Amino acid sequence: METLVLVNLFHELALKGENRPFFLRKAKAHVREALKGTAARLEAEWPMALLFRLPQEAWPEAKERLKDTLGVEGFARVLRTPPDLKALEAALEETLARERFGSFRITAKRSDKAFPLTSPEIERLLGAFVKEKTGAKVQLKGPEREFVVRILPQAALLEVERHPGPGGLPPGVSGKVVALLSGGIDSPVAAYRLMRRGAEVVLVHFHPFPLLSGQSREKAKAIAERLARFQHRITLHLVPFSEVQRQIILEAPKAYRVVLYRRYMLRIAEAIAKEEGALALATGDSLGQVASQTLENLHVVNQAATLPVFRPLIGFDKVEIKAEAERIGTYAISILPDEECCTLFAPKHPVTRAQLSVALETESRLDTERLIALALEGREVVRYTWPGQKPLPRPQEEVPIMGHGPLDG
Ligand SMILES: Nc1ncnc2c1ncn2[C@@H]1O[C@H](COP(=O)(O)OP(=O)(O)OP(=O)(O)O)[C@@H](O)[C@H]1O
Repeated sequence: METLVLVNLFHELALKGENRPFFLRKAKAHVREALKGTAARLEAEWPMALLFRLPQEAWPEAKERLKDTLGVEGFARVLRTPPDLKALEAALEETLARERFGSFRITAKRSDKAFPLTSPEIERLLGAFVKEKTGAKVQLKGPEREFVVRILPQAALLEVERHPGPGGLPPGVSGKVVALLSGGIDSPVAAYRLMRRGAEVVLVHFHPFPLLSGQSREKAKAIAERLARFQHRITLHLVPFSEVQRQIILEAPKAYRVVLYRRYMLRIAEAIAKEEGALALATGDSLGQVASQTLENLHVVNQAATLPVFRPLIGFDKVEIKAEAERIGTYAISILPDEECCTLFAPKHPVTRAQLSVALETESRLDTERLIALALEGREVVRYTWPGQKPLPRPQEEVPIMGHGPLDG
């Protein structure tokens, strides 16, 4: 048995003016790649949608993947019938046998303007049919069940199981950004937010090994592997930070340690950004969340970078960030215990109104260039690709390809 899956692209992709073909091509390639190994075959294609055919047993896996595929507005398992009402009623009846609901609506979308009935007429007729078969009431706003019917030139599609996608833009259409990845909850969400806007994200993690254990490196790797799901290929730079910390601990006023750590992190990340051809940096800061994230401290930290520093979570609170981390699957990894470089040597009373002059005066006693070079030399670079699963079996029989007519949203 086979399943047909209709994938609708994110509405914003339709608004890209002259770049529209480029954005759509990228989004479609990303969807196709996400389904690699599920034996999915492209059956038909429209400007804003793709129709795939896949073996029924591959549907649960395909569903999980499409839920995480950037650029996808939503997707549905669909039944294909000839484009007439009787055939649609038969398909509906088959679906109704497996369902119970108290209210419903039919939404008809007609891209074949030659079809003899208008969308409201189709909705009324099919609505009456479902009402008679189930006794459920029609409810246009907030029904328990919505049936979407699409009338195409040579076929009709009935959506039987619809799921939202993450929306967003496909990876790489907005250029490259280097994101600073700690072992915490926030920075993976910040990286994801940028991916969702089409940035190709390169990750950089600073670890205290060999001064402390390598736990934070393992966490960063696990998070990177999870984030690869959204971007399909991701690079993680694991940078030794203990020598920088040692020098800062020796030279800086205690209260300034964390601000100075952050300034060096930005400098090293910026050197990596130059290598990678990235035009911005990103962190998981949220204004006022902890002492190092006061406006004054962020200001002093920022002065160490020449590239723009994006902070996509600046206006988010912890509850919102945690919810998103759970949704993207990084939360469970982030809460594992580790020995994070900054917390262990952090002072009890960090400065909350840092002054740039103090930071600069301390740094004048440090060999910044050497520290950066040392960190870069000692780094390990890991790459993850996704999906990496073993291919699922291919379907046996061939089904003819549908016509390529327009498909209206
Ligand atoms: N060891 C590290 N490696 C890379 N980036 C780091 C590291 N520590 C902190 N950062 C960056 O600095 C930001 C602020 O870190 P901080 O620990 O102050 O805040 P946080 O709110 O706990 O963030 P997170 O939950 O991401 O750790 C992080 O979001 C991250 O982008």
